[in-house]
Amino acid sequence: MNPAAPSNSFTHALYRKAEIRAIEAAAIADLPAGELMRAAGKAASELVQTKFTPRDGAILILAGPGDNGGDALETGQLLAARGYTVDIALCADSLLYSAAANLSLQQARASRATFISLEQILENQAPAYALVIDGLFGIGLSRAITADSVFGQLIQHINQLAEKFAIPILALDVPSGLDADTGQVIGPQGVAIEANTTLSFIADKVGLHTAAGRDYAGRVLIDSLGVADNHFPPPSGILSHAAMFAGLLPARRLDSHKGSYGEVMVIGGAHGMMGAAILAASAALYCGAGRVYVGFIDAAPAYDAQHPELMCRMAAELDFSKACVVIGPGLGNSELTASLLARALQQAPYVVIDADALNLIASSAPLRALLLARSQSLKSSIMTPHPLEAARLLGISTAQVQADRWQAALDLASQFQATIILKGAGSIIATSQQPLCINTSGNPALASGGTGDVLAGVCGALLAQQMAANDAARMAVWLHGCAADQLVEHACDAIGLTASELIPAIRNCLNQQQKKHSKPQRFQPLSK
Ligand SMILES: NC(=O)C1=CN([C@@H]2O[C@H](COP(=O)(O)OP(=O)(O)OC[C@H]3O[C@@H](n4cnc5c(N)ncnc54)[C@H](OP(=O)(O)O)[C@@H]3O)[C@@H](O)[C@H]2O)[C@@H](O)CC1
Ligand SMILES: Nc1ncnc2c1ncn2[C@@H]1O[C@H](COP(=O)(O)OP(=O)(O)O)[C@@H](O)[C@H]1O
Ligand SMILES: [K+]
Repeated sequence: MNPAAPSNSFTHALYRKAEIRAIEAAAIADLPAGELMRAAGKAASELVQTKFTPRDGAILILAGPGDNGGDALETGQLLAARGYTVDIALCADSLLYSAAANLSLQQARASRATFISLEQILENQAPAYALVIDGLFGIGLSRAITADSVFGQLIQHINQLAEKFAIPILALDVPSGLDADTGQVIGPQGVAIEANTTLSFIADKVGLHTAAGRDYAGRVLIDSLGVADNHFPPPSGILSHAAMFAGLLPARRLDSHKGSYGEVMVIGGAHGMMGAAILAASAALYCGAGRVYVGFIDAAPAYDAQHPELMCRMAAELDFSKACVVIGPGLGNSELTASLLARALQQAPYVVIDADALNLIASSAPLRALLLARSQSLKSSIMTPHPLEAARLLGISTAQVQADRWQAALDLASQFQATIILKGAGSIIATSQQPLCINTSGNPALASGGTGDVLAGVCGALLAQQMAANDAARMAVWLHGCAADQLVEHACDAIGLTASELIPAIRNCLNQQQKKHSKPQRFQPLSK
């Protein structure tokens, strides 16, 4: 479907349900009754008209028991008025409808739409629908839709039909069954609509972009329903996008040298895991760090044949006092590694804490204290946990982290006073002061060993080039994901991407980004 033109300036803003309710309440006070529902129906019906004509086939509309159902009925009556064949399954006790939803129901009943029963849908195995519109539940879903309930059976049936007959599903506001805050299907036995497109109302929602949210929501379009900008508070989160990174890495001055671009020291690569440190170090090199060392734990190779530029040393020999130290890739867990981490936390002006270094912090109060002391002395720290590492740091289970990734990222940022990258689908970048950021680039091709080491190296390179920690973390995750997207599109497809090939692709993305968004050169060549 074509994207709806963003209708206000909050295109990249993200809100939680409670914030959307507050915006809604403030907006309603200014508007005639039912105006928002009319606007929702108008936006949805116009979106349908950009993609389907009445001749493409019938449209099935699922209308649930709350105002999401009202939005669906409004959409249905507008489409019927424009000549579409519309079947409406009313899955609600209309006596419980709000006044606005009731009005939409009456108009739908008076329109040319046909009301059909749930049994008709469940029994009809091969419907010729061109589109299904999901208006069962929106942000008011308060408990699980279990697989064996009537709604659960309907949702599973629709998902199966859609897959079998390639019928697109347009979800109104939120795919029914998905929690708009967390991006998880509600309840352990819960089910949710698997939409191709979600047209979300008033503002974008956190849960459409992290955890399972992207799988269920498909493409997300936003319509503000005409709510005035002054009703929107500053967002508690934003979606990453290319323009955010414009100018963060200044164009290189002609009069510069390797010392101008910082020093990265990757500490890790214990016996059997040397590759992890080399991946992180190569990534730092390809992202512009002036000098890159690898400090190995057990034994240092003379050099790395593929990247002879890397300076291979024993970790204990390195002076951390002017470097950006990336500690963790292949680090292992021993007294030596704990003492190296303690030294890095005390001495290095910038640290990126990854992998085993995160586990060491999770199990050591003195190391936690050293990390906290860094924020008081204004030293930058980025932590890059995946959900299991995050769980260890917070003393909870991985399932609890994933149940509310947003909250977990916030808790980590406030407990450790560091910039957090909570990795995984829809990586979240959090600090305790600024809006959280959900990354929009990347794909499951990244789910292979070593890609996290690469990300740590990219963070290190950007920090070493003087970028603020929050900017460096956001941009590193963005570039890492863009590189994977470009490789999947142009080179290797979705399966078999390796961490090594990601590294030059990240360099390409970084340079493309710089070319596109950096200021024009001060001296343009003279034209002939
Ligand atoms: N208000 C406005 O101005 C605007 C609202 N808008 C639209 O309204 C949507 C929010 O509407 P909403 O608050 O009525 O909630 P909604 O998501 O339709 O569902 C609530 C109903 O579901 C029921 N229910 C819950 N869980 C259930 C379960 N597991 N199984 C079965 N039933 C369950 C619940 O019952 P209860 O929990 O009360 O027993 C209640 O009846 C929002 O997403 C947007 O689309 C837009 O038009 C913009 C203007
Ligand atoms: N499904 C996915 N979608 C987007 N990014 C993903 C997905 N799976 C993994 N990634 C990214 O790949 C990287 C994996 O890091 P990590 O789990 O630390 O792996 P490793 O320890 O093997 O390097 C992270 O940046 C993560 O966000
Ligand atoms: K819905």
